[in-house]
Amino acid sequence: MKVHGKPMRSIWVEPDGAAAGVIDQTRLPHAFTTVRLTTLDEAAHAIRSMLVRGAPLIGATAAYGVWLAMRADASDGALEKALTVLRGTRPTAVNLHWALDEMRRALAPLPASGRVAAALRRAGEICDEDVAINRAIGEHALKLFEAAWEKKGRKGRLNVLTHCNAGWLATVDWGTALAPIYLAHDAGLPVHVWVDETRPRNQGAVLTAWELGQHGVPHTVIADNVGGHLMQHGEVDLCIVGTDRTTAHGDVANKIGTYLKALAAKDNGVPFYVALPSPTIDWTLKDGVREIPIEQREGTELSDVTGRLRSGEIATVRITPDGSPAANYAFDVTPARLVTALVTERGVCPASEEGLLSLFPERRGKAA
Ligand SMILES: CSC[C@H]1O[C@H](OP(=O)(O)O)[C@H](O)[C@@H]1O
Repeated sequence: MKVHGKPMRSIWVEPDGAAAGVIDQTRLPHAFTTVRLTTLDEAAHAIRSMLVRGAPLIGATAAYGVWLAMRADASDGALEKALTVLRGTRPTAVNLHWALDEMRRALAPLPASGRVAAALRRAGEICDEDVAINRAIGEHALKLFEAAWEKKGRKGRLNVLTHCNAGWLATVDWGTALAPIYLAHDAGLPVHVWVDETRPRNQGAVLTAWELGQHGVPHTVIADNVGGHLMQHGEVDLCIVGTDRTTAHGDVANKIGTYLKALAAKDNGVPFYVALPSPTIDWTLKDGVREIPIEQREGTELSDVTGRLRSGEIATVRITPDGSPAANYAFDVTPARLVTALVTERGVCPASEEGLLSLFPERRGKAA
C-alpha cells in the first residue's frame, strides 16, 4: 500500500542486500520509523517485541531471519538453531511454523554453499505469494461487500466492523480483512469502517486507523465493547476479521475479543466473515478451543498505555494500581458455528472441514 503517497510493503530487502527492512509498528501512529534487521537475533526480537506483528508478516520476518542466520553460518547446526529460535518467538500464529517449514524444505537438502542464495529466494517468494493471496482474498470478499450493499438497497453507507489489525501492516501487503475494504473504497463503494480499538495493545485504534487514514477510507474508532450495541441498532452490515490460526474444521484463533464480537454478530444476524490465507490453516488440528495455543503476554501491556502528550512527547503511563496484577491473553478462538464464511484466496466456503476441503481437495484424507 502507500505511505504518504509512496508505495511500500511492510517488509523489504535493502537494494544492496545488506539487511531486511521493516516498519517499527510499536511507534505508529505517532512516528513512522523503519528498522534494519541484520541478524537472526534482531529478526527474532522484532517478532517477540511485536515491532512486526500479524500472522503473515511474522512468517515473512521469520523467513528473512533464516536468511540472516545463513549469512552468518550456513551449517546444518546453524540452520536448526535458527529454526528453533524463530519458532520460539510467538506461539499462536501458525504462519510462523508454515514459513519455517518452507525454509527448512528449501534449505536442508542443499550444501551450505547454496543456502544463503536459496534462503533469500524462498523468503522473497513467500512475500510475493502473500501479496497475491491477499489480493485474491480481497477480490473474493469484495463480492460479499457488493452483495451486502445490494441487500441494503445501495442506500447510505456500507458499515463494516473489524477487530485488531489485519491490514497491510499485518501482512506483506494488502492485508487480509482490510484488502476488500481497500478494493471496495477504490471501486467507489461507500464503505465505512467501525474500528475496534482492540485492547490492550490497541492494534485497531493505532494501526488499522492509521492504515485507513493513509488510504482515505472513512472510519470511526470505537471501544471494544461498542460493537454489540451498534449491531443491535442496525449500524453494522457485516464483520470481517483476520486470523492467526484456523483449524481444519474451521475454528478461528484471532485477537482476543474476536469471539465476543462473533457472539454479538450471531445474536443480531450480522454476517461474520474471516479472511483466511491458506498458510494460516492448521490442517493438523480440529478443535480450536482445546488445541490452539493461546499466547499470554506481559501484564504491563494491559496496565500501561503509550501515547502522545499534548506537548508532542511520547510517554507511557500506568492506568492500574501498582498492586493489581493483570492477565494478558492475546488471542481467543471463535468456534466455526459462529463464522458465516471463510474467505480464502481460492474463494469463499463454509467454516467446516467439508467447506475447506471443497476449496483445498488436495488435503482430503490428510486433514486432522
Ligand atoms: C492477518 S493476521 C492479523 C492478526 O494478527 C494479529 O495479532 P498480533 O497483532 O498479536 O500479531 C491479530 O490477531 C490479527 O487479526
